[in-house]
Amino acid sequence: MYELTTDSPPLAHSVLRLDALRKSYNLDLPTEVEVLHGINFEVHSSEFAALIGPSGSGKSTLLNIIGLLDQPTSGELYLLDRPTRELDDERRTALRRESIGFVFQFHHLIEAFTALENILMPLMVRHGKPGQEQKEWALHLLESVGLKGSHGKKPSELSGGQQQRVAIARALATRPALLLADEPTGNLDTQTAASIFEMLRRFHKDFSCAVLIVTHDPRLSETCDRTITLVDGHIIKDHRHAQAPQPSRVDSET
Ligand SMILES: Nc1ncnc2c1ncn2[C@@H]1O[C@H](COP(=O)(O)OP(=O)(O)OP(=O)(O)O)[C@@H](O)[C@H]1O
Repeated sequence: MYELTTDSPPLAHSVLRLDALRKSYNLDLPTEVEVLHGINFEVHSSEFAALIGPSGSGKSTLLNIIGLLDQPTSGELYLLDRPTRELDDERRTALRRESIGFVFQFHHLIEAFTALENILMPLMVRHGKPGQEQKEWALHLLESVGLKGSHGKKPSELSGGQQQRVAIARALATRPALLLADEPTGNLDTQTAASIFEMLRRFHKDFSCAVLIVTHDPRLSETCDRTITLVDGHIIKDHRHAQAPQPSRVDSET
């Protein structure tokens, strides 16, 4: 039986490190257009961070690179201290599946699957047909997102907020070290958005996973421990809020 433990959380460690990361697009122009201009930052397991910035500043491009869905043009991305640029497709996919959970603005649940089957999906991709232990884990996650009893419901039978809860449970099914969320509340009303944020924070604590959330909502980003601001492909501000957990002894050695 899987169990969540919150006692004695491990010391914070580096989950993500970006080193001089650049991204250009070749738009059939004589020259490439660079949209990320040398991005450097590090995120530790103890951090619940927001990535903000105006439309077109490069947030989604950056999140796709961090999520190993896209490649930088130059620079390096370290995931759990492992450099990722030289990985072949197979290893890149394996690392993504084992280390990263994604939550998107539109939940991308599979309509033909029940809530439980959607949560089991990432486990099935990795391990094949789910066993009893995995089903119990998925049920536990479903209960943790406040949807006990909804295991047999299809996405269309759930509200927008409930669908997003299922998407969060699915993202956490593999216990990722890093949870990436791209406008996870962009499609929700203010109250539901706040409750989804609270839920993400609770899981951040329970799972000791680093969280990086792209949001346009300043009220929500202010509730994060840290806000990284991207403008025109540059990080112009990287602010740890007063209440934020300070980098641990391990962090300061790196
Ligand atoms: N596949 C692509 N090909 C060419 N240019 C692209 C591509 N994807 C993004 N861009 C450009 O890169 C820049 C950054 O786009 P991106 O979508 O990352 O911004 P964003 O901050 O996420 O915007 P929004 O908040 O509106 O989603 C924009 O100028 C965009 O036009």
